[in-house]
Amino acid sequence: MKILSAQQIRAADAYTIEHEPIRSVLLMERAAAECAGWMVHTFGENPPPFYIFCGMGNNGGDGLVIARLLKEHGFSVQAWLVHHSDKASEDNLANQPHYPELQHIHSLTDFPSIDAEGVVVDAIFGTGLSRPVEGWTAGIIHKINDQRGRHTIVSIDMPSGLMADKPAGHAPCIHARYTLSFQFYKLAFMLPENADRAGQVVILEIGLHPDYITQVQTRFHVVDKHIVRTIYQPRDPFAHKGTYGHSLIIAGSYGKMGAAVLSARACLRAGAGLVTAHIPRCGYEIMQTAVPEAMCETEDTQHINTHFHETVKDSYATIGIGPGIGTEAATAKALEKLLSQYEKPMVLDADALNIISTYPFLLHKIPHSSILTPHPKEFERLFGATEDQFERLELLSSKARELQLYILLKGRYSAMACPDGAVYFNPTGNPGMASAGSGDVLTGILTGLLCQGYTPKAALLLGAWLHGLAGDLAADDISEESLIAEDIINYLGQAWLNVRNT
Ligand SMILES: NC(=O)C1=CN([C@@H]2O[C@H](COP(=O)(O)OP(=O)(O)OC[C@H]3O[C@@H](n4cnc5c(N)ncnc54)[C@H](O)[C@@H]3O)[C@@H](O)[C@H]2O)[C@@H](O)CC1
Ligand SMILES: [K+]
Repeated sequence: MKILSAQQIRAADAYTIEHEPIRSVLLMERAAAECAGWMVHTFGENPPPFYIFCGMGNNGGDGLVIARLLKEHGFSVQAWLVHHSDKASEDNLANQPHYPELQHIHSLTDFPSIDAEGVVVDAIFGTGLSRPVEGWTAGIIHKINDQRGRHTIVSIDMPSGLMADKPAGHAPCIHARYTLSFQFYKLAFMLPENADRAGQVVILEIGLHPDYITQVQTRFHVVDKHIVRTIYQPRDPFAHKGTYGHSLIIAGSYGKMGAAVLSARACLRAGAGLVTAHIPRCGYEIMQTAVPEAMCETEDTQHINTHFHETVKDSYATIGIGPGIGTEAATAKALEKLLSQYEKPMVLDADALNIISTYPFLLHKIPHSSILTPHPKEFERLFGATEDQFERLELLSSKARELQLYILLKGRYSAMACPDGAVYFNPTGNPGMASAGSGDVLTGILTGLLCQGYTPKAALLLGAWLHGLAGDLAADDISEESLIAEDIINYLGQAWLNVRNT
């Protein structure tokens, strides 16, 4: 799914109005009807009172229509117009007479006391917000936020105060429980700094014109079922274990053999034909017992220090390196040697990235189209700190282009930057996965997908999706709290079935 900028969203609205064709006031009616429908579905059993705050633009217009529709549905509704500017938009103005009980807020002192516990609908600003909210309107936003302990806050299209594709910093902003966003995710929702502002994002289809959506060019995308289904390749009925490649997992050190076990097992469960685990001697029995399907190569020491042989380049379809290897000087030398021998796309994670941040010249030795999977701290060590998360996204994208690598920056919505400048966000996954070893599992999955012939881009998008989905399926069964990395592997099979049957 494409992520459109605020300007492209306006163009999509205008294109729809002209080519469907539909009057803009009716497009507003359609968008608001989707919101009201969601509210009836979500709160309809025993509906609480609704308090709807409308701005002067079209977001406020949506709020006015929602107020009318919920009232017609028999809900208890009160609505206020927040006069943050002198002029209302045309469609806002057109809807005001249809809601005669509308109350007015001209200053902070007009803020009403809302007694009974209910739902606060925030329809003050949407994608039209062009600068941070100031003055008494900012005060209204703070007052609404003060209610969030007692009321459920639902934002329409955007939490008011957030700008679709600009940093909001510490500007006043609604902290919503739900954001009902029209047709597209907004870039701002993808950034961790806004996670507690947008809350749970629900995308509502409002029938914007498909021709516009098909032809519009965007750099940012959210991975969805359609993308994943297009990537998925069914197995060949005549396959043998050689068909799906042989991968090398280089992982583990004394005290960190779990990382190697998790990566090797995930690599197998992702579908690799053969897996060899290259590990220190101390992990031999552990690996052979925990993952009997994997072959083992061992080091004599308690960490990786082999000077990989030339043959490595012909022996393996791909390599995953990093989990638990530590950052010993000898391990760094081994990595350098490996990077100068191996020429195909590979996966680098964890300590492999930490070594590279100590020896940055190694960045330029990584085979093109390889996949790097840093978490935010590793990313900062590799590429430096940034002022805000929009700037970090730009840095991520420019590094992927410059180095011709795929870089996955881990987060709630992991950002995956491609060598052509595109950035994809992965929506699957949950906070239960923020625990030891889940990154090692991701390394194994990505290596397993590369190994069986998926292109690096396909492996990245599908791998991140499967990893998060397996975590979601596991959390549904055993809770986010008790989820451990091994569960992600155990539910990978169900995630595969889900992708196949979509
Ligand atoms: N255009 C369309 O056809 C549709 C638009 N829709 C709604 O329209 C919204 C966009 O509407 P608008 O473009 O009218 O913009 P908004 O309603 O988001 O807000 C713009 C209003 O706020 C003012 N404003 C901007 N920044 C401000 C600031 N910092 N402080 C005080 N005032 C400020 C503007 O002058 C204008 O009055 C979407 O988010 C969505 O909710 C939906 O109804 C779907 C259809
Ligand atoms: K809003």
